[in-house]
Amino acid sequence: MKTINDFNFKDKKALVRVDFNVPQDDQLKVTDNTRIVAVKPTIDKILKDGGSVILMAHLGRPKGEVKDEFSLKNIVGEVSNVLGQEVKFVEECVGEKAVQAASELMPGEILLLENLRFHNEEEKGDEGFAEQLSKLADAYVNDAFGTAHRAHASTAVIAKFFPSTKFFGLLMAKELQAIDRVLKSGERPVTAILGGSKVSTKITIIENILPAVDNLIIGGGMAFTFIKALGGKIGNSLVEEDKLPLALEILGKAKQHNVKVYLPSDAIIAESFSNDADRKEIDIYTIPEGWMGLDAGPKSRDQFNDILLNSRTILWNGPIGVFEMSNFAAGTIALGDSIAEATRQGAFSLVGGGDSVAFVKQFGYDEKVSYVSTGGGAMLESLEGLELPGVAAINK
Ligand SMILES: Nc1ncnc2c1ncn2[C@@H]1O[C@H](COP(=O)(O)OP(=O)(O)OP(=O)(O)O)[C@@H](O)[C@H]1O
Ligand SMILES: O=C(O)[C@H](O)COP(=O)(O)O
Repeated sequence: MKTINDFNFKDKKALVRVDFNVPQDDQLKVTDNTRIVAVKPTIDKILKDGGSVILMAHLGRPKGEVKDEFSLKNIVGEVSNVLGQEVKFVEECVGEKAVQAASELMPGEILLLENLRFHNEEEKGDEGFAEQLSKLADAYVNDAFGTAHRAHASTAVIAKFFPSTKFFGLLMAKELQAIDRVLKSGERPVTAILGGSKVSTKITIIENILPAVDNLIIGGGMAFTFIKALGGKIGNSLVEEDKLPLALEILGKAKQHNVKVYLPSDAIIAESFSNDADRKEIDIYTIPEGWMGLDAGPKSRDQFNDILLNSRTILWNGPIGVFEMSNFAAGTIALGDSIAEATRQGAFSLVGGGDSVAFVKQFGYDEKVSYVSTGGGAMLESLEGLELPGVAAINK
């Protein structure tokens, strides 16, 4: 594996792809800076060599449009705090302004480019866009493990413009080693817990990780597409209607693979998506119209606890309730307790994802699990055992 330790960056400009897709509050303040802290060793090494760093990243899913709430200028203050020096910001990632800002950068300085996803070309993996980005620097470093499963211009395409100066960052190397350990020596039974809200992008992953797991707990926003597919009434809960057939297909495939799937049996429901909304406990298959499931109920928590205490390897991505609102955090807290106890009893536990890590840190579980990964979807896709596009591009 070719890492930044194999190169001296003296007087070189390094274009470093990072995953700064961090959770923010209503005022856009960063609520968990784990993904920023995690790339500091890579940046420090380049600067210590006498090089300069140009950071490129995405934030949210602006879908090719310039939207203020997704601007990276909102997080540049936090990036400066974490890195311990001023980080310059340029409101473009390609074009004249970006070229000028990059060319003025001196050794020891750091520049953050505007959100790559303000350009459709990023997610399309456009070669011309990747080439424009590549012109900004002498070397390319990929330290964005959390985005390594996306075949985008800045992750999978740009590397070809740096045939002899493309490297893995130190975070990427560490994350890949952790995944490798699970793949090679993960003890069974293996239990994966999949929650969160990115139903459409993660539901397809479930199918692919079936060969690697014995138990699958599906919770959070992800569960309702399955409950509805099974004929349940889910009221106004989060659902992806077009994924209902796929949900049934996955349940069938799980049976073929001898994977036991556990869905929540009860839910805490609310009349609106608000902490102060009226709420009650209910059988998850009988949610009335106008109500939505925002947390796992007590029966589900107990059931998940039993499964986890009987697991030797635990992989977790996605909160099983809207933990950001205190009235809907109990299910995810109970899950955290169960994983912590299983770990104390000798299981290996791996937790990953932007919001999942924010939860784990906020409630103090980071010291009680075996490994905290900065990748959510990326961690899950790695478990399929295939090389992620962002990894393959450097290894080529
Ligand atoms: N029942 C639910 N309805 C709606 N949203 C939910 C529900 N349960 C959990 N969530 C939300 O899911 C969000 C996290 O989902 P997500 O899939 O993005 O996980 P993640 O850990 O950030 O992983 P990644 O890094 O891949 O994004 C949380 O902010 C939480 O509020
Ligand atoms: O948070 C993540 O999982 C990564 O930053 C990727 O984001 P995406 O799911 O919007 O591609």
